[in-house]
Formats: sequence, structure tokens, C-alpha cells
Amino acid sequence: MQRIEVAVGVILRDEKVFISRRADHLHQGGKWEFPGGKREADETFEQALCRELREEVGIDVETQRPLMQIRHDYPDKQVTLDVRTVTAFRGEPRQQEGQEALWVSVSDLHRYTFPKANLAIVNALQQR
Ligand SMILES: Nc1nc2c([nH]c(=O)n2[C@H]2C[C@H](O)[C@@H](COP(=O)(O)OP(=O)(O)OP(=O)(O)O)O2)c(=O)[nH]1
Ligand SMILES: [Mg+2]
Repeated sequence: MQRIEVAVGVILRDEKVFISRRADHLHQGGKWEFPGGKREADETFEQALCRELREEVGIDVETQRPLMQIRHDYPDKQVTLDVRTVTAFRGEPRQQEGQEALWVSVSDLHRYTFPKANLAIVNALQQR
């Protein structure tokens, strides 16, 4: 199985995080996620995150910082998540692909069901 590399953005504003729900038909469908997507061959993770957040939530990232990299093996897919916090951006985040999305307090993040690989992200944010 090939490992896929995913750029993931934790968009933060006033102790809230912007999350969206994965479409039902996708891998890990129906769960909440931090916006992002697969890195293309000619991109750095930083570039991939800028592109994905422009496409998926319509913002231009101004400040991003590495938070962690997570390797996780799902039964049907192996992923590496390159996770970055995004603390400055232009535009107002809006889900561009019709998925549900909302701002949630960092302290409430554990109430939402994320893919298993995300557990470390939620823990790290709540310990900040
Ligand atoms: N975006 C995102 N993906 C996550 C998270 N947690 C997690 O395990 N994943 C996994 C699910 C998928 O297997 C993979 C992301 O792939 P994807 O199919 O959404 O990528 P993409 O947006 O580029 O979509 P596409 O190429 O299929 O159009 O990473 C997360 O918080 N955000
Ligand atoms: Mg995506």
C-alpha cells in the first residue's frame, strides 16, 4: 500500500478552530476534519497547504507554523499528516465544497469525532 502525504491546517482565531465534515463517500467519510488534502509531487507541504486552504475554504494563508507530523495506518490506507497551525490569513473561511463547517472552541474539540490519526492533534491543541 502506498503512503499518502496530506497537508492539514489547524486554522486558529480567538481560541477557536475551523473544522469541516468529510463528505460521506470519502475515506473516513462523515467524520470531522481539519481542512487540507494531498500534497502534489511538485509541492512542499507549505505550498500544498496554501493551495488546499484556498480551494477548500477560500482563504489565503499568511502565517503557518509546523505543529506535528503524524504517520497513521488505517486498515485501507496509510497516511502521513503534516499538520500546521494557521494563525493569520486573508478572507473569511467558508467551506467551498458544500460540506458542513463550523468554528469550535479548542476546549470543545474532543466532543467531535475525527479520524483516528487526529487524536494527537486534538491532544496537542488542548495542552497548549
Ligand atoms: N484533510 C484531512 N485529511 C485527514 C485528516 N485526518 C485524516 O486522517 N485525514 C486523511 C483522510 C484521507 O485519507 C486523507 C486526505 O485525503 P483527501 O482525499 O481528503 O485529500 P484531498 O482533499 O486532496 O482530496 P482528493 O485528492 O481526493 O480530491 O487524509 C484531517 O484532519 N484532514
Ligand atoms: Mg481534502
